[in-house]
Amino acid sequence: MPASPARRAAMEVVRRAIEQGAYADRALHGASAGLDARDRALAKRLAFGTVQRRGTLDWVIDRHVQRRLDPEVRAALQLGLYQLLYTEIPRHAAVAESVELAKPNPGAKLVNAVLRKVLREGAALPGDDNPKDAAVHHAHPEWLVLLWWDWLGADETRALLAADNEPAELALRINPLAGVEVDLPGRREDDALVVQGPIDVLAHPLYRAGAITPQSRASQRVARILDPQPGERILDLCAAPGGKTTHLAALMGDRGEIVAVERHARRAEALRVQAQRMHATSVKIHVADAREVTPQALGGTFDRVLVDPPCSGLGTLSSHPDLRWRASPEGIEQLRAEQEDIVAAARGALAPGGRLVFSTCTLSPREEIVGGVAVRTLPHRDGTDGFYIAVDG
Ligand SMILES: C[S@@+](CC[C@H](N)C(=O)[O-])C[C@H]1O[C@@H](n2cnc3c(N)ncnc32)[C@H](O)[C@@H]1O
Repeated sequence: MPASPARRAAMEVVRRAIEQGAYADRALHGASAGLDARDRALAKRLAFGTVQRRGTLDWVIDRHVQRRLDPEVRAALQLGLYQLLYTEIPRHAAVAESVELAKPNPGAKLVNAVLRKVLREGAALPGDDNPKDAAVHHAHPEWLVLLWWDWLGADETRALLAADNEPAELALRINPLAGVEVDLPGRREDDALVVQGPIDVLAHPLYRAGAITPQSRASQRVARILDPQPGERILDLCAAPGGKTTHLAALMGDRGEIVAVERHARRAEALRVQAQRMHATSVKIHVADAREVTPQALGGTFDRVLVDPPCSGLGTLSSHPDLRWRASPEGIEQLRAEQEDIVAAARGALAPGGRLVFSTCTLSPREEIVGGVAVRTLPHRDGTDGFYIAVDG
């Protein structure tokens, strides 16, 4: 019996993400073309879970196998172990399908032997009493656990690590500019609706009408903290795909001017499409490097400036399964340098007495480069993405 199409797709995603460093969501897009909705959902669950837990899965594999493994054998073992350790999928199917995935490689026998041994004896994972063990237990890189342990303390870190492995809540932002009533079931909080039950947001008529858009509750706090007023001139540096830009437009009743700067032309196009869908006609898109913008080039100074620069994204690990393995201390330093340059340009574009807000979707002290009044959200405490939002000055 060959492996099921969903598991073959999951295997392709796992291999592309782990061996080639591909983004899991993009790899899934290609691998799941042609699958029906149920199989696509299963492929996603298995692939994303396996990529997210790979540190723990490799720890288990290394305890059972001393020799080098061919990539397809390791991937089949990772997928099988993920199912055995973290899902309710019937054990027999998890083992048999993983063995099929490894074939015709002779290592398929090893996959069978290791999975059966773990089934009999369990995985004996370490606890989370110290950073090294916690990194294995909660499947995070050790450097990141050490960083959080020093910064937030042991208890907060353990709770955060656990929250990163739970599914993220689905929050929508309701857009009054669409003038359409939104009657979806869920919990309201300001403009946010935390949805109950499954919903295919991007295929929903309310999405097409621009009445809803997915945006985490933490992300929705940013535009409110900038507090734009109707008729003002607002500068949004690093704007695509426009979640916050279109929120600013909504808070201003689409009256005034929002100059939205984005460096990458393709992302700027996504921003244009989003602004149009969300009825935000006050948005003017400017393709440029935010580090180099000047008030002269942008028609004068601004009442308020939002800086939402590229960051390490460590507040969003539950919805980005591969991000924790992609991030690095060196990458954080590079991001910090770019953030500092963007903030300097932002300060130069702000009118006297204006308000500058800096936000990142990360939990990383080196990226908190603006002080002042600040809000930090934590996934385990607030049930939403981890964000840092600060008012400059
Ligand atoms: C964190 S995302 C912004 C998210 C956006 N504000 C939203 O709410 O949807 C950062 C964006 O900045 C863009 N970017 C990165 N470096 C930039 C630069 N130097 N100048 C302008 N845009 C930049 C990236 O392409 C990306 O679209």
